[in-house]
Amino acid sequence: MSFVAYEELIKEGDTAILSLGHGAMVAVRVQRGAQTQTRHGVLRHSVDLIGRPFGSKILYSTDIALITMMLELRPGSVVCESGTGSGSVSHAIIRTIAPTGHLHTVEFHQQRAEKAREEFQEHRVGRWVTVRTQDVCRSGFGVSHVADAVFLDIPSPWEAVGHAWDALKVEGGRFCSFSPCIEQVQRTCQALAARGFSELSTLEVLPQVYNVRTVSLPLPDLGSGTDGPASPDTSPFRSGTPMKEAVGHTGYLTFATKTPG
Ligand SMILES: C[S@@+](CC[C@H](N)C(=O)[O-])C[C@H]1O[C@@H](n2cnc3c(N)ncnc32)[C@H](O)[C@@H]1O
Repeated sequence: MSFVAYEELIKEGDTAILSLGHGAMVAVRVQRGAQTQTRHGVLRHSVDLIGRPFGSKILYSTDIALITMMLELRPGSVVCESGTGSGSVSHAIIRTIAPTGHLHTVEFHQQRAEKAREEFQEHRVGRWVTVRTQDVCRSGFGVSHVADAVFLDIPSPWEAVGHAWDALKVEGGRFCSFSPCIEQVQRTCQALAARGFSELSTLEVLPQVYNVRTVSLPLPDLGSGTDGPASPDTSPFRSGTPMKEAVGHTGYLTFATKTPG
């Protein structure tokens, strides 16, 4: 990495700045196989950093868990996704819908799409995924009326809402869009309502970490009602207290339903 040249993708040997929240930044030297512990969880350099564009936000497993649950994904589901990015969400979707489902994922950045294709083959999940290199807002997902669910992680999801509707099965399906800013959420919700989607809801995952310790406290003397001294019992017990640090915002997840009609 040259500090006087710009590069788009993070590679081994680079120095990456992790922004972990307000006033919390840390520089890491990226190494294949290495891990960095953060208060949000572990970052695996090979999976979470290498091959991603500088400036990427890392989607945490809590968001992915909510996405797969709220999209009602299961083995056999057909899903349309854009953008593919690093393929991190794609891998989670594929693991959920295999062995009988399929993912159609759209990425307009040629190199990123190629890299994702390569990695899907390398990770032996290629048969469950089709990668298309096109602009989802202009050209859609390349399939019509086949999807049980659509997932969008692009800067202007409202421009792809019509294509999401067309990609979903005639009998309906679920929609999710991941956006870091509330203004994006508002525009997406307006487009969803205008297109006829229902059950709109926006959720944000903010995990609360608890500090669990074994503590011993003397029992208060509340008066035993019997003669003799109160018991000096100090039996240890497990205590859980919320950590003071708030876990940072990753994004808003907007869900909606296409109902037949
Ligand atoms: C935030 S990243 C997606 C991250 C992805 N969910 C992951 O797991 O890595 C956004 C991606 O969408 C792609 N993208 C943005 N607008 C697009 C569009 N209109 N059509 C297709 N891809 C688009 C970008 O090139 C970028 O790779």
